[in-house]
Amino acid sequence: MKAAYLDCFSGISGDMLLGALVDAGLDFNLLQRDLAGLDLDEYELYEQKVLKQGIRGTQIHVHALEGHVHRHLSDIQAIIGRSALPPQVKEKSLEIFTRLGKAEAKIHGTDIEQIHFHEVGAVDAIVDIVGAVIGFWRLGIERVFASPIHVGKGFVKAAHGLLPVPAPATLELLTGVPIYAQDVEGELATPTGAAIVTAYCREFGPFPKIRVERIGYGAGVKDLTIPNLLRLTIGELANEDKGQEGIREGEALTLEVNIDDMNPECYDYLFEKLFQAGAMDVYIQTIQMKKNRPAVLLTVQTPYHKLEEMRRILFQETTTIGLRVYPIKKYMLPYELLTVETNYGSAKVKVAFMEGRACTVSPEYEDCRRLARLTGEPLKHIYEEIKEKAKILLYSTKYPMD
Ligand SMILES: O=C([S-])c1cc(C(=O)S)c[n+]([C@@H]2O[C@H](COP(=O)(O)O)[C@@H](O)[C@H]2O)c1
Ligand code: NI
Repeated sequence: MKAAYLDCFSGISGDMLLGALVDAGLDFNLLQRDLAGLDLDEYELYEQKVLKQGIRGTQIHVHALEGHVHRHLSDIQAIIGRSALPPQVKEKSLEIFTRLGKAEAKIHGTDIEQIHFHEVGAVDAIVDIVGAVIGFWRLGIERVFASPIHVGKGFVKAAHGLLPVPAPATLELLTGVPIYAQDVEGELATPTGAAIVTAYCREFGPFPKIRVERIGYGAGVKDLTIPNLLRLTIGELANEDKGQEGIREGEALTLEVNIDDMNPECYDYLFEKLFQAGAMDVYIQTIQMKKNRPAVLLTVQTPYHKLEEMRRILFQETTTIGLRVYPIKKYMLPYELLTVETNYGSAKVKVAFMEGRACTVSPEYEDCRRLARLTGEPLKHIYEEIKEKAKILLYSTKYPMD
C-alpha cells in the first residue's frame, strides 16, 4: 500500500502541501489541467524552486485575479459539484471544505451556511484544497501519516484584526492532534493546512515503517529561523503497519468492455500489459451478445489514478470503441506472505487475518508448480503439505488459525 508521511516541523498550509506534492513528483502541468476542470479562471498558478536554509523546495503561488470574493459553503459546493473532477476528488474536497466551515462557524458562534469563508473562501483556498486532493489521488497515496504539528506562536493579522496563533479555526481543526510551539514566531499551521491534514490522517507520530520512494519539500512564503518547509515522504508501507486488526476498506474502478471481433491470441498480451500498468485484476467471461454472437466480457479492476492508463491500453490493444466504468467499494483482509519449509522445498503462503486470527491460508501457486516440477509429486499433494506446514507455523505465533 502506498503511504505518505508529512513531516510538519514547520507547520502545514495548503500551498506548502501543494508544493510538497509537486516536489515529490506530481506533474505540475497535469495538476493545472485537472484544476482547469473547476471552471475557475480568476487565478494563475506558478511553480518556483526556492532555497530554505540551503534545502531546495517547491513553492506554489496561487495568484488570485478576482480580488477578495466572499463565498458561502453552498457556492463552493456548486463550483466543485459542477466541475469535471473525478467523484472521489469532489467528495474529499467537499469534506475538507465542510470541516473548515464547521470550525469557522463554531469559532464565530454562527451557522455553517452563514460563514462567508473570508480568506478561506478565496480562490487560493479552493485551489489549495482541490489541488492537494488531486495530488494524493494522482500519486496513488492510500494512507497518510503525519508528525506532531509545529503550529508557531504570536499573533497573525486577519480580516477582522489580530488573531492568536494558532488561529482559532486551526486549533479547532487540530482537536485530538498532538501540536507544539517552540521559539519560532508566526503562523506555521493554517486553517486550510489543518483541515486537509486532519481529513486524511488519523495517525500523528514518528515515521511509519515505509520503504522510501519519493521525497518532496514544499516551501512556505516566510523566511524563518528554521527551514520553512513541509517534507513529504512517499513509500510502500511495510507489512506490519498494514495492521492485523481488521478489514480495510478501499475504493477502486471496474472497467468493462464487450468484445466480439478480436483475435483470441491477443488476450494474453493484453492481460500482460494491463497487469504491468498496475491493474489489480483482469478477467474475461464468455457471453452471448445480440444477434447470438458469442463474445467476451473483459473486466479490469484498477485504482482510480490508473484510469487513464487502463483506458489507453484498452483502446489501443483491443477492438472496442467504448468502455464502461463503475466505482466500486472494496473490503480487504490484511495479509502477510510467510515462507514455510516442506519436505519438497520452501514455498510462500499468503495468510489473511481477521480480528487478530489467521482466517485464510493460500499457498502461492507459482511455488507449488515449481516444487511439483522439481519433485514430480502431484501439485495437489504439494499444495496440502504447504498448507499444513503453514498452519503448524501459525500455531506457534500470536496469530493462530481459527
Ligand atoms: O478572517 C477570518 S474570519 C479568519 C479566521 C480565522 C480563524 O482561525 S477563525 C483565520 N484566518 C486567517 O486567514 C488566513 C488564511 O488562512 P488559509 O488557511 O486560507 O491559508 C490565515 O492567516 C488564518 O489564520 C482568518
Ligand atoms: Ni469571520
